[in-house]
Amino acid sequence: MAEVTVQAPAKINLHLGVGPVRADGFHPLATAYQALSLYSRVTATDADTWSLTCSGRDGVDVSGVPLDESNLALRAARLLAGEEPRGVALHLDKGIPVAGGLAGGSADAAATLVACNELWGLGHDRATLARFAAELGSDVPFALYGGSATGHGRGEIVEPLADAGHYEWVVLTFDFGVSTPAAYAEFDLLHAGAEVPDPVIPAELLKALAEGSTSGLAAAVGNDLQPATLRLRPDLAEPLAAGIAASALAALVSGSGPTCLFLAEDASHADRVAAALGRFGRARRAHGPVPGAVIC
Ligand SMILES: C[C@@](CO)(OP(=O)(O)O)[C@H](O)COP(=O)(O)OP(=O)(O)OC[C@H]1O[C@@H](n2ccc(N)nc2=O)[C@H](O)[C@@H]1O
Ligand SMILES: Nc1ncnc2c1ncn2[C@@H]1O[C@H](COP(=O)(O)OP(=O)(O)O)[C@@H](O)[C@H]1O
Repeated sequence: MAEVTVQAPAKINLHLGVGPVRADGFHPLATAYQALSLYSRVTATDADTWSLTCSGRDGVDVSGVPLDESNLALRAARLLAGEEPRGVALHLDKGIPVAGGLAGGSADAAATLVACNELWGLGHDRATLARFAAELGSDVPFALYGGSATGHGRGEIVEPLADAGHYEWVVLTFDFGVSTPAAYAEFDLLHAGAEVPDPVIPAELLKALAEGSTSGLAAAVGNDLQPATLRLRPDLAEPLAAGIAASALAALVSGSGPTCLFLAEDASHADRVAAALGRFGRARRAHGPVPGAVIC
């Protein structure tokens, strides 16, 4: 096969429980992930050398995406190639806002693993690809699986979750990013000298997903990193409050932020909430859960 295109979804953390920093600098997580209908598409084309290009669609600004060897997609392809003398031309078409706490780089990496596995006829199964994914970043494995899932360890230990629901979200993005390490460092500062309990996923959240209950989910979402992100970006408090004032069922920061998430009853309710938020940034509608990385 000379060319393979794979799409991988954005992730949100329905609940992000964060524990005390480990000796390796990572934080133990107990999180419930959900894949949303914003996608990165990666096209891998047979080539003798290595190259990378990138575009954005649906208003995604890709000027902050590195095109050198630090790019997670290129790193994913090189990791999969190992010592073999291979090459590939990668094109990333990003529909996931960059540096927003939506794991767009992780989606690029997961899509690249699936695309190169196919292009090169390697025949790795998903569990093997997930081991490569975990080497690339804590939330890369989830982008392979998609759906709704738990994440433990530093986020890389992923178990699919029963989810009977279909949820409509408003995803509010901004023209600034928040660095993930900076948000975790702020979390450490906020908890300096205090005992940080081991993180757990609330039982109510798992019950709400199993029942497909939107109101149950609204009552159970949460993000232990949110106070840290709000210290870095106090201006996020206003759109979060505005979403609730505009009747969103729940409002929270996505992962390390700055993207804010608003849960709606249905698509038309989501449209109304989105209309009230447009003055703060770009409000997109998305739904979840959706599948992980798939060949297009
Ligand atoms: C916060 C979360 C929540 O899902 O997502 P984003 O908001 O970035 O999308 C993730 O934990 C982000 O995962 P990811 O972006 O893959 O992080 P990595 O590349 O593995 O790590 C980047 C840095 O984040 C910090 N880090 C990451 C994961 C973790 N469990 N503890 C940490 O302290 C470390 O400082 C690490 O050096
Ligand atoms: N494919 C990629 N490879 C490497 N870095 C990327 C890639 N896409 C985005 N980035 C960079 O990684 C950082 C995190 O971006 P991203 O993964 O989109 O968000 P987040 O970690 O907040 O969920 C940003 O600095 C961004 O420029």
